[in-house]
Amino acid sequence: MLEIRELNKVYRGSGRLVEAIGSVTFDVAAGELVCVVGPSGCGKTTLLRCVAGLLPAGGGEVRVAGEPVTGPPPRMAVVFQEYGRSLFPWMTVRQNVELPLKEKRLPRARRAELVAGSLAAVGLSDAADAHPWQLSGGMQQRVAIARAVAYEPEVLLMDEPFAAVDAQTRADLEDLILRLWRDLEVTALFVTHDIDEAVYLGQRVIVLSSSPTGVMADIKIDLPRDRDQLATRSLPLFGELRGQVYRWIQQARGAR
Ligand SMILES: Nc1ncnc2c1ncn2[C@@H]1O[C@H](COP(=O)(O)OP(=O)(O)OP(=O)(O)O)[C@@H](O)[C@H]1O
Repeated sequence: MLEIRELNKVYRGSGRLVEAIGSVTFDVAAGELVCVVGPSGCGKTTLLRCVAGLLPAGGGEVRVAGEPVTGPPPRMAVVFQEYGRSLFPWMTVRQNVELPLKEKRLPRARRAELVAGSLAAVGLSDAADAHPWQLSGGMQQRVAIARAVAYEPEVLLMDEPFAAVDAQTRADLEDLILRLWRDLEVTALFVTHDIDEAVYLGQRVIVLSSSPTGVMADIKIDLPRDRDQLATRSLPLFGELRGQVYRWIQQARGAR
């Protein structure tokens, strides 16, 4: 579903060149959930923005369902870290979730159905008429997730979506993502700096190196498909995998 081939990205500004991505190549199969980790500043956000068609690639190619990405691909949704900035404060929760559906020109009845379904899926049916600023951070991020889900994406990209919420909310949101991913059979690329989160969510974890940014390791997460915050995290294999990812990240940092 996602093909990233020798992707390169250089930022140019004020006479300075920053090579954010050297050369990154990997695939994500349809229906897979792949997590990307790597040292701070190694280009994870840049990679996601290139895949989302929000930034032009400098070199190489990104394909979604076989089509080269030249702008935001249809049937792709993105959830960013900064939920505070991704929701419109003057719109209600319902209006925020409905906005992309209006842009998709869906009929009113279908929009209402999708909005109600996605708000129910994230447990926010009662908050439909509230404004984002009346909600907690975790609830606002659930609105952002509902908006992505209502859009019925084939591909869901997430950039450190839980970095700004407390630990308990984070665990709840991780389980929400796993449930939605299974129910919707969506292909997901999830960027995080949290090793445990990457192992808990992913079917594969890709470790990026920095300077130059490339794929340092591509680790298969052979944990049972049904995950549980307590049971999965207590498995000896979970500990082994997080150790493995940790060592690769240390190596990636050393490669600077
Ligand atoms: N708009 C920009 N102009 C110039 N350089 C940029 C720009 N955006 C990012 N960079 C640089 O590109 C590199 C990669 O940044 P990016 O935000 O993609 O990394 P990251 O892995 O997501 O970082 P973090 O883990 O800290 O969120 C960094 O050196 C950063 O300073």
